[in-house]
Amino acid sequence: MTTVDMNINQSHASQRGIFHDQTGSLASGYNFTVLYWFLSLSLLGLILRFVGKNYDEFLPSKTAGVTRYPKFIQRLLYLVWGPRILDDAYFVANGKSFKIPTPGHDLCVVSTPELVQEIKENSSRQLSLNGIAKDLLQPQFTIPAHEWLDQRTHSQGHSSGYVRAIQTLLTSHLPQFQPQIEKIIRQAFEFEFKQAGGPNAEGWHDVKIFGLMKRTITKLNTYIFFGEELGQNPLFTAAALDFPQSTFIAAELLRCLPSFLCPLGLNIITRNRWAEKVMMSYLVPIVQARLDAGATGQDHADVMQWLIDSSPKKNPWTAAEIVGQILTLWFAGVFQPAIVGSYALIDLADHFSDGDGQGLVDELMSEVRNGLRSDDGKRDVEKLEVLDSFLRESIRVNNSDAVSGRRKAMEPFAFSDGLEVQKGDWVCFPMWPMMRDPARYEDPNKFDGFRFIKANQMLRRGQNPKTVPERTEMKFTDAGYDWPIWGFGRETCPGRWYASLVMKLLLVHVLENYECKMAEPKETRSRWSWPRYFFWRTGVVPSSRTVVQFRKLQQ
Ligand code: HEM
Repeated sequence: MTTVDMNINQSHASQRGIFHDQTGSLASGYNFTVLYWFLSLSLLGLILRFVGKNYDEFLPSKTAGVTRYPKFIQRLLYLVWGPRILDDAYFVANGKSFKIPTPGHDLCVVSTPELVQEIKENSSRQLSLNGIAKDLLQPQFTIPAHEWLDQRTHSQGHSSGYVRAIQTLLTSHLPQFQPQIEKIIRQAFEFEFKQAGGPNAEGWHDVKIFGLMKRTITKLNTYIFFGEELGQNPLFTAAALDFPQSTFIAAELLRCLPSFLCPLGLNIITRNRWAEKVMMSYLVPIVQARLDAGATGQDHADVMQWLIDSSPKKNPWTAAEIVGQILTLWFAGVFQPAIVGSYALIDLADHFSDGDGQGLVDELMSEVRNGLRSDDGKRDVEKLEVLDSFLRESIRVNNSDAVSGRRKAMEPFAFSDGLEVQKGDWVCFPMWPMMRDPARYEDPNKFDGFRFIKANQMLRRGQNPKTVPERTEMKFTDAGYDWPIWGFGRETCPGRWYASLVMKLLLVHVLENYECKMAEPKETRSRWSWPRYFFWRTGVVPSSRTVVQFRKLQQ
């Protein structure tokens, strides 16, 4: 990139409210567009709270459901109450399939193992995950460098290439990456604490947790995807943080605009596609240089190289097409871990400040202290069973998305129970209500960090626990009907081992070094307190205002 380009981009970065310290770390990833949307949605939420006193009261009773309202109201309500509407409809349907009207299409919800099997068997042909991603991200406008197919075609290298890059190659390199991941987490926390203004008189650092997680995950993913050098580049990392959020917001707008207005809408929201252009301007020359040099995985161990290696031999992709693929993958890897990590730290902080939770915190701390290390001194976090159980319970209680296994019907489809899905409708599995279903989880509204470890111990002894639905031992990275957070079948998340390592190392870092508590603990919260999360469609997004306090432990 030329100096002039750099200057233009740097000035864009500062216009967008992205600042860096001397070491080039990210300080604040928020831009005004994101702020505007957050404020508007928060305002809408606040108005509705006043109208209806609180979320649950505003919605009619469980049995009546929102089906009382005209369909267009139901479609609008889905935008801001998706999970609650799903919850309501799930309990009314009592195990049967059902549909929820949403803007643009119906959500067809199936919940039995047999019907989930039908999703798996018909994925790619009639029911497509790519179709969902195309609806969500509007890539024809937002990531034009990469041609998105409606269905997965393994022969052309699309999709299967990135699954191999993430599932096989990234996972097999995790032991090698672990020390650097630990270092990045340590430095990211130190940096965030400094940015937040240092400790108060009692030694507590106040940090907005969702922002911290988004920036930390961006730094980690930049290292994993592109190697160390770009991870140190402030402009690139600012763009890498901005790209998923501004594109996601733009795509939401594009879904409502007539197509002739889309380019204009996109340019306004993404400021002339600033983040995408910055990322492309750095990545295309690097990819081109690697292609020219015939570089392989022996030369560079990073996701970018593994994607280059998976380019089809016949009609290989251009550098720009490969970068388009990388940007697509970038989406998948940032949001979910940032949300899951935020909820896990909030749950940890809640337990630190809660007398009953202290037992769990003590167990976690002692497990981490005595944690197994391999011969080369590396901690084997996958062997920390209490930590695994805690993380699973945190996800059970706070799903980042209320549904799993989403597929778009590329043609009309009928499930064997008679549920008819029209072309363009989405099908999905009701993860949020099923994880709160008392028929599946005993005392489902109670956060029990030991729930899954106790269940595994019982199953090992040949007993059937009532506290969980599974009948074989499971851990965080397992996938299936009883643990649907990673999706189903061939589309099951390929990044789950990397995500698990990162989540667990983050928690280990906190448990080893800090005590933490919520700035506004549960007991002091009232119905007027700012919600800790908000809904957008089926997403359950942590509020960017939620503050967790950390204090260095005396060693
Ligand atoms: C806690 C974090 C994460 C969660 C909860 C999660 C969850 C999911 C889910 C539910 C799906 C859809 C599966 C389906 O519909 O059947 C998915 C797909 C995917 N995830 Fe993740 N994910 C996480 C982290 C990651 C990370 C870190 C990466 C990459 C580094 C990643 C890469 C992908 C990719 C590439 C797909 C699409 C797979 C395909 O098209 O076959 N995920 N993930």
